[in-house]
Amino acid sequence: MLHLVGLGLADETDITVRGLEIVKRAERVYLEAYTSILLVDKEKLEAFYGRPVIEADRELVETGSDDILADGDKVDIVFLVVGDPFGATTHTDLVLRARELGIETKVVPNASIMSGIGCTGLQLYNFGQTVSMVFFTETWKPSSYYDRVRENVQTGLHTLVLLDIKVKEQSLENMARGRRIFEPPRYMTVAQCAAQMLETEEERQEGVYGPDSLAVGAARVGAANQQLVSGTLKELSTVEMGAPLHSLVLLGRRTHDLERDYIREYAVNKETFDASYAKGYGASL
Ligand SMILES: C[S@@+](CC[C@H](N)C(=O)[O-])C[C@H]1O[C@@H](n2cnc3c(N)ncnc32)[C@H](O)[C@@H]1O
Repeated sequence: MLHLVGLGLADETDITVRGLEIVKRAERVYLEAYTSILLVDKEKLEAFYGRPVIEADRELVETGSDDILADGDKVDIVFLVVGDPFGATTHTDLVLRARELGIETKVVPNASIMSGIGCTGLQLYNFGQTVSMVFFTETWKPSSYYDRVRENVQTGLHTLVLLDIKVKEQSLENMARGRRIFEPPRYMTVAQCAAQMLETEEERQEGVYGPDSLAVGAARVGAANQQLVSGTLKELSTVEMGAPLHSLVLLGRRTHDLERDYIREYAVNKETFDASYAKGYGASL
């Protein structure tokens, strides 16, 4: 059987009791290591589980899934996913492949960034579509996320922006020369995301949001050193929030008073927060 087990958001102890029992008795345990990261090393997981864990990069999952699923009709295989197995990145392709091979599948859910973001004080009911922000390059600045942000803004809803993670990336030169040398991993910060959002607005000039629009930065959600910061996009574009992972929420205009009070507590600057808020946010909109 293939078990997709969610690991939650912070460290090795966030796995559920049910998930841990399955991990302990499974034949092989894989850790999905390219769409999110746990805030602790793989070695810590292995020590806590008392058994080895095989890291599964994108290549292995997308092109070598038959290796992962080998003998899955006879033995238990675990595929660990940081967060929830179906939160943001779904692993439906692996489940479908297992079904094709006649392998039964089960899922052990856990907290996802899609639910953990409630720690900001923003109500999950008031979120619209989630979007992803990728690292811009000199020549590639994709802005398809902007159209979905517009739809959320038009209905007054918050937008959760998930930020790019680059692991096992190769430089063009190394790729051209067929060298398997990887760049150090990169994780987008709240500041980089806010700056790129403003760059897109400059480019598109459609007034979906602007430098005075309010947003919330969330770093290391669920961990002991979780950090939350609210402020204008301009303020957040220079904020320093430390180690990964980071997410950003663009505040919807139809904000409840309780949401306002909660996020104002951790504003970079309460005066600029109040001034921006007064310009166009509130429950009556
Ligand atoms: C593909 S999504 C996460 C999918 C994961 N399966 C889940 O359910 O949470 C990865 C992105 O979510 C955000 N994220 C995940 N965990 C986070 C955390 N603990 N704190 C802040 N952001 C986080 C980051 O923007 C990260 O790049």
